[in-house]
Parts: sequence; structure tokens; C-alpha cells
Amino acid sequence: MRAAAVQLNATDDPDRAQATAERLVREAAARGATLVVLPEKWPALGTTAILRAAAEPLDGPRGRWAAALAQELGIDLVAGSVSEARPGTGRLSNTSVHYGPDGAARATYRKVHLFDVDVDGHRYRESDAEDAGDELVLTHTADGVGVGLSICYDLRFAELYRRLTGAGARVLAVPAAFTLATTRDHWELLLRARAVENQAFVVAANQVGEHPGGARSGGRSMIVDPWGLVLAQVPDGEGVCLADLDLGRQDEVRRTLPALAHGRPGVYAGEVVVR
Ligand SMILES: NC(=O)CC(=O)C(=O)O
Repeated sequence: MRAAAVQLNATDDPDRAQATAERLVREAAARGATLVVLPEKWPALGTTAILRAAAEPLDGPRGRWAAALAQELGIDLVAGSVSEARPGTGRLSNTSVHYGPDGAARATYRKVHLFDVDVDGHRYRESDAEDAGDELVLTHTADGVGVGLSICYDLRFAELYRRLTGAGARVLAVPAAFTLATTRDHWELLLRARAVENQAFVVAANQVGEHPGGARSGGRSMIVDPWGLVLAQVPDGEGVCLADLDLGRQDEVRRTLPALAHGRPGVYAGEVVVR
């Protein structure tokens, strides 16, 4: 199975972002990818006003575009995330949808951990406009491979990925708009840690460059294998990287270093002895 991570720079212009995403997804499919991941908030990124202006219900133009593209190319498309308008609430969700090769929406995940953080000289307050999801979601490709869905800041919460792995994830999808500063110092470290501790492939698609309002994303989209090795990485700028996910190799890693089987969740759930 060949996977791809798309890296782009979203602004206040969803049509431009869609044209870039389409070019890169088509390139990935032409190079043999059957699982493609887009970044977080791939159509538009910037101020809260920009997110609100670009927000759509999931069956809006961006959702219909993603479904049609997945169907035309015959791929599993984890369409990063979009700002989902939730009519009647005045609020948004940061929502990732997996479209199958038949164009059907197979799974929907809403970001559980909102990024309310001051970093890189910027004040991020996702909760100003967005509501957090409260469900973990494992989806399956058309070939039956378990893919755990997550979004960006979720990457810092190891428990989420452990639960997805326990439910059957072999691949962890991480669409992101990781800040420039945290991409530099934390991104690869966290992606490789999630890969090693879950003995899972990680397909991580990041935004890159500056967005209106001053936020900056660090790029370095990558695909990591269950041993923690970086299989492919996008250079600076917009682009796509691809790698073959060898599920047999993953079985071997899980068999020969059976840390997942050695876990003792019953002990972790107990009280901590404090002296
Ligand atoms: N932008 C995010 O949601 C998260 C991020 O940039 C970080 O955790 O660092």
C-alpha cells in the first residue's frame, strides 16, 4: 500500500487551495498512492473571520469536491480537515472526513484537543469559534487497513493514539497546521514517538508558510514507519511525499518487539502510590 502526505499553504482563498490540493492529490495518485492525506484546514487558514467565511457543511462544495476526486482516482482520501459549519449553532468544528474510492464518506472525526496556546509570537484560540469533538474514530481503507484519525494538536496526547491502536489502527493519519516554532522543535520527535510506541505507520500532512493574520506553519510533512524511521519527507514549500507501507514489516516489528502485547492497562488504570 502506497501512502502520500500533501503539504500546502492555505490562505483566505479556498479556490486557490483547492487547485493546489487537486494538483498534488492527482500527482500522488499518478505515482501510485492509494491513501492520501491532506493538511488540517486545507481550504483556508488564518484569522477566525477567514475560518468562518470559508466554513461549509460537510456536503458543501469542498466535501463534494473531495468525494468526487476520491472516486475519480479510486483512492482513500483523508481530506485533512475543514472548518465545518454547524447550522443553527453559529459554531464550527475542525473536521476530518475519510472518503473511500467509491466517493462515500466513510468516517468523520472532529478534533478533540483545541489549540488554545500562545506560541511563536502568535495567540491561537481555536475555542473562540470551534467546539471540540468528543469521539475517537478508527476508519478502514477499501483494502481493510485500519487508519486512526487525528488532527494536529492531538499529536501531543499519546493516550488518543494508544486507544486507536488498541482498536486496530495500523496507520495513524495526522493532518496538521503545526506552528513554525513547534514544527522545528517538536513535530518530528512527536511523530516518531507515536510511530514507535504504537508500532504504526504515521502519515503526517502539514501546512507550510505564512497565513493571513500572521500565523506560520512549519511544513516537514512526512511518513514514518513502525520502527520510527522517516520514510519520506516533503522539502520546504508546497508538495507531496510518498512511501510504501509494508504491512508485513509492521507485523514483524509487532511480533519481535511485542511491547503492545506487554502493556498492562489494568495497572495503569489503578491508583498511583504517592509517598
Ligand atoms: N496547531 C495545532 O493545532 C498544534 C500545534 O501547532 C502544536 O501542537 O504545536
